[in-house]
Amino acid sequence: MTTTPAIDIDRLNVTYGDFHAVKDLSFQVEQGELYALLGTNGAGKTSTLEVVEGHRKASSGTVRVLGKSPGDRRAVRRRMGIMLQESGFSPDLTVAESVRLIGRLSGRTDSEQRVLGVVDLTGKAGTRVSQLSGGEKRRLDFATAVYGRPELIFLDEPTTGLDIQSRDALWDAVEQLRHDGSTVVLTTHYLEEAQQRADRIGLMHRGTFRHEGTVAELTRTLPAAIQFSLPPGAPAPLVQAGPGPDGSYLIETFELQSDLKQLLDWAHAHEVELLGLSAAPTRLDDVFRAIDAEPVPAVPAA
Ligand SMILES: Nc1ncnc2c1ncn2[C@@H]1O[C@H](COP(=O)(O)OP(=O)(O)OP(=O)(O)O)[C@@H](O)[C@H]1O
Repeated sequence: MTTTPAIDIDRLNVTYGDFHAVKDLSFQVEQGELYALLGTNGAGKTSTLEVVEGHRKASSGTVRVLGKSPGDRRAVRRRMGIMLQESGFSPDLTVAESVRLIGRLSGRTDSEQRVLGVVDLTGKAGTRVSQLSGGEKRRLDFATAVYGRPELIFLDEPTTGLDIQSRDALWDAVEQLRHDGSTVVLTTHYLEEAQQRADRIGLMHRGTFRHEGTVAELTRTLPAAIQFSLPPGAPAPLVQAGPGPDGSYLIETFELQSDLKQLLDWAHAHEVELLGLSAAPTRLDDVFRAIDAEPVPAVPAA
């Protein structure tokens, strides 16, 4: 039996005047997934998510959210929890009043005490929003995603400004929501969080996907690196590259484990100490840097 995807996007285009911000973008987020929509600045993530969340009309293309049109607000709004970069709660409201407001606006039901507990603001229930610290405000923003355990949750830069304890607590709460069946769409510039948490990643650049897949699939697009130096008088190792200007060797490889073993076997057989040896698997940061290094396409002459 096939299930309806939580999000189904087919050839989405978003234009602002004659600027093409999102270009023929197609992807699906399956129910229960944690999908990270990542990208360079100005890639079109926000524009895409605004359409999915029902805040913006697509210029063309088809978008289905929980099997419905995102414009069908009555059908989908109640089922989505959206944590924006800033929720804009009124500074004069207390934390408890703000949480009640989330309930009224979302149409979902929940226990105020439970939500305050999950976002660790029980002790601040009577405090005005204007008197919260930056991290506490962010935790209150998170209440919009937690309240009523929505089926589909959008987290936009959720951990910005949070200390390590609050970040861990937020991710524990997200895991609990996923355990209860929620689908999560994450945007973040903290790549290590996406690397750690996401089932799949869509990596946008200039309005379209450069890569889509699991972390392993994305990092497999680039070689891993082994680096070392040799003591004076050591024999030349059996590697493709010679020493660089600083005398160290760099091996770029798609076969990290077997090439590392070969190098260690060689060093052992020749009783050579590999100085400053490091073997680093490819990280998402490297995939991002490779995209940013791409040349800017030439603009055709008018
Ligand atoms: N209302 C608008 N009018 C004109 N151009 C816009 C508008 N909103 C966004 N853009 C442009 O569209 C492009 C995509 O913007 P968008 O905010 O979707 O990118 P993003 O991937 O979310 O970027 P960031 O990571 O920097 O937040 C950018 O070049 C931006 O300047």
